[in-house]
Amino acid sequence: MKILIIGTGYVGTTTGLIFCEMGHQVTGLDLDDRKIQALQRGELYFFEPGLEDLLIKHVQSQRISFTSNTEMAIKSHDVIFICVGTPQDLDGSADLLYVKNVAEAIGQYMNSYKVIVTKSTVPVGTAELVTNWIKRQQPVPIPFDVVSNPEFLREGSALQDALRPDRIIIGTESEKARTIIKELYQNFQCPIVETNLKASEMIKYAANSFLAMKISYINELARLCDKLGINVNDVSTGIGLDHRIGPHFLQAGMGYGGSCFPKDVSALLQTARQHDSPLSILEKVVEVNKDQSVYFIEKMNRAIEGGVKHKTIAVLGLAFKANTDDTRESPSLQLIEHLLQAQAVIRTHDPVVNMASKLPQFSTIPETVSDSDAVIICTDWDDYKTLDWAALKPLMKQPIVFDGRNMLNRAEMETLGFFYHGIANY
Ligand SMILES: NC(=O)C1=CN([C@@H]2O[C@H](COP(=O)(O)OP(=O)(O)OC[C@H]3O[C@@H](n4cnc5c(N)ncnc54)[C@H](O)[C@@H]3O)[C@@H](O)[C@H]2O)C=CC1
Ligand SMILES: O=C(O)[C@H]1O[C@H](OP(=O)(O)OP(=O)(O)OC[C@H]2O[C@@H](n3ccc(=O)[nH]c3=O)[C@H](O)[C@@H]2O)[C@H](O)[C@@H](O)[C@@H]1O
Repeated sequence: MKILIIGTGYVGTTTGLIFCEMGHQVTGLDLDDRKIQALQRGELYFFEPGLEDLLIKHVQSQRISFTSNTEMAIKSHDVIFICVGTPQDLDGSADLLYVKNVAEAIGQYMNSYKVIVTKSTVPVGTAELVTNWIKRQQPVPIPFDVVSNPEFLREGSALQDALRPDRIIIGTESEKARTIIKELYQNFQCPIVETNLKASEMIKYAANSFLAMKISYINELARLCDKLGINVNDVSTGIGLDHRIGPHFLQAGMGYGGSCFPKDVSALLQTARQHDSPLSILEKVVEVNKDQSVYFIEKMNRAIEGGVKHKTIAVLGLAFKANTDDTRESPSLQLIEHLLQAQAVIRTHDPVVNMASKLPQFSTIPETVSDSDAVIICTDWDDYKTLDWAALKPLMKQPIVFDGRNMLNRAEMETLGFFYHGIANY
């Protein structure tokens, strides 16, 4: 089947390449010509492990091609996946401008029956809006169907997540469109949940919000464990082995970040408010997440004599988590903001992200930690698990390490003479 993917970001590019793997012919459309040219050369313009190899393979075999010609692309494909961004609007809801632009372009240029699939994360009721936006632009009525097919991949493991999803959600009111989309996914080995449009749209927000809730729960519990001298990692293991709870998303840390959890929780809360049906648990999830960096700064102020003011702090990690170059809503950047407000001096490092134009950034870890009063690990990059701390210690002004990801072994660090502060990591 010939598939058009509109929006070639993390989701669009991954989705397109996965469909190539399943034997389909794919075109990627984006407004950004530089992205299109790079992808057409087989160059991934963002960092995502394993994806570039697949891109090269399918560009060479001509199973995938890229274009910025919207009209041609829409006219020549019958199945269209919308994968554009849905960032947070000023009031906390999802900004649907990019989705609206795409829907209007589809309405304007479509010349035959199309199945329009929304893969972008969009609030309940968006399918209806998309339908109206398309209809309003059609010069003459041409039939089409809308499907909601949310994406659950994670950055950093996008390929594996998209190749082997836990489930596929297909929400539509049209049996014809359902059959077409089910056929696209026929080689996937996972349950397919068939729903109507609104339930499908809700499933995506409910899933992300539930995972965010797990993280805020363990983070708040970690604060209590810290006071009681309990290792929160043991608690995560102990409760996670209960299959009703599950081991995932119970890693205490600096709070969740990224381009999705913060904006999606916020958008669901907006939907709840609009319908006068508050989600009070989620309100708390957001509050706990915001407080986590404050809790961390307070920890630092207590542990460093005289507090962080005028102290040099080496920050290891800028990405919102390991294996991505994405810094959107990164807990690391939030912490840096707090530190700068408190007049600390910052030195930063990240193996992939380059922010040297905005922050003092060093390419090696020894350079970064030199003359620092404390080091703080903010991103769970593997590189930071295996550092030679014995060699780094003489470079530092004070041997103080804050471990925002509970990656290090307290006993080993203390044996080396460090003052170690994790998140209830005993
Ligand atoms: N990043 C992630 O891990 C995941 C994201 N999502 C959702 O998927 C959607 C896309 O997310 P990302 O891939 O991260 O976004 P992104 O921001 O990386 O990419 C979006 C792309 O759409 C393009 N675009 C915007 N308007 C366009 C138009 N009119 N025509 C053609 N191209 C256009 C942009 O140039 C950009 O390249 C969002 O709704 C997000 O919430 C869902 C699951 C995972
Ligand atoms: O809708 C989306 O865009 C995606 O959002 C998340 O994926 P992602 O944001 O890429 O990354 P996660 O691995 O979920 O991590 C999100 C944040 O939570 C933090 N986290 C995660 C797990 C954990 O146990 N503790 C914890 O603090 C991470 O460090 C990171 O800051 C979801 O996991 C995906 O299923 C979803 O498709």
